[in-house]
Amino acid sequence: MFVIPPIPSIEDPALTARLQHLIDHKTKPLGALGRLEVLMLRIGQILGTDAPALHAPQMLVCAADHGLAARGVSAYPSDVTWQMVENFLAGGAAVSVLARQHGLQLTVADCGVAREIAVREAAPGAPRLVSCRIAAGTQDASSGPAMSAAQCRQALANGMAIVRGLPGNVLLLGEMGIGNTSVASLLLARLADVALDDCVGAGTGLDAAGIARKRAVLQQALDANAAATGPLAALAALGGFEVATLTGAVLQAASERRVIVVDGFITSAAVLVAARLAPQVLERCVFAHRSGERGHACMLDALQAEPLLDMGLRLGEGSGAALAWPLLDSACRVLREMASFESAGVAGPGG
Ligand SMILES: O=C(O)c1ccc[n+]([C@@H]2O[C@H](COP(=O)([O-])O)[C@@H](O)[C@H]2O)c1
Ligand SMILES: Cc1cc2nc[nH]c2cc1C
Repeated sequence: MFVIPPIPSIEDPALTARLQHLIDHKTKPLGALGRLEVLMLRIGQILGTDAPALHAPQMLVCAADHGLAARGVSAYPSDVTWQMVENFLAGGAAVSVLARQHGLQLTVADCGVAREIAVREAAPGAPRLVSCRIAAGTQDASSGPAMSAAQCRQALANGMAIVRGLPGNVLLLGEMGIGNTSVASLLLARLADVALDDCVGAGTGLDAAGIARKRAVLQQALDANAAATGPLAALAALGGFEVATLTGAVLQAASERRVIVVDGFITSAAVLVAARLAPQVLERCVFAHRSGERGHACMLDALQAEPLLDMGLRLGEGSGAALAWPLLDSACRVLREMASFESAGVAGPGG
């Protein structure tokens, strides 16, 4: 059953001072590694060490379908969800390529894809499928709750269980689900009190008329679920099975002191829900990029997050998280391996 796990704060003034001292005494002008220095400090704080090393990085891609998709809120049909899951597993999707390139173990979770995906044997290191289906897609949120409270709790518990079974100390988040930019927009509007107009965008590629129709459907969803104001109620009423599973994964990863690498608009929505349940999770998140999807900039503001990259990505899948991964790896290596002025015999500031 779902219970919010205890999440330790990263607060440790002695460690923070030690990390800052190490960073400031590396052989470089003070602050010259810019935001990489911020990342070095944060990863050290999350892992609780002044010699951080990331090991066995896990890419978790949660997939599900959405009743709302039947209302024409996406440029693509729901069938693309299961077809892309097959593509992830076959190694041909963007996230498959990037995970392979960077040695990220790819786990794809069927959290409620409309067409059941067959679980099959995977060679060691190859993408693997975990089946934690709640149902064959959610209900249409424009006419009532997307899922029941029990389904929502089960999806949260599933996300926690998946992470408990994964090795390593860093979790990268990804997702797949036709219609799920609508879910993210609804959660942003409800939980961060952002005007719906600022939350709704093109998703997979709607034109202006399509976006206007999507906005009208999403307003109906907010009206049909007006009483769902708390984070768990909003997640059940407006959410998706993949978003709820990711929310559980975030809570569990934070409780285990893992570094959490957040991808785009939809994974950020899962973090938003998790942060409303347990604000300390944000200390353990690194935001990979600012998505090109309208709404993500507001989402990042609501989370007070500064992402690493801004490349106009709007794919999802965890592709942005995978692209940002080398920066995290570099931050750790620089902290561990770069010489200090003293060790290298280089003159410090002022001689
Ligand atoms: O992560 C993002 O920022 C992002 C922005 C736009 C689209 N997506 C992906 O596109 C799908 C959702 O788009 P849509 O138009 O069907 O709501 C879903 O599979 C997401 O992975 C993802
Ligand atoms: C082809 C395609 C690939 C995706 N990957 C994530 N969301 C997606 C949506 C579409 C439509």
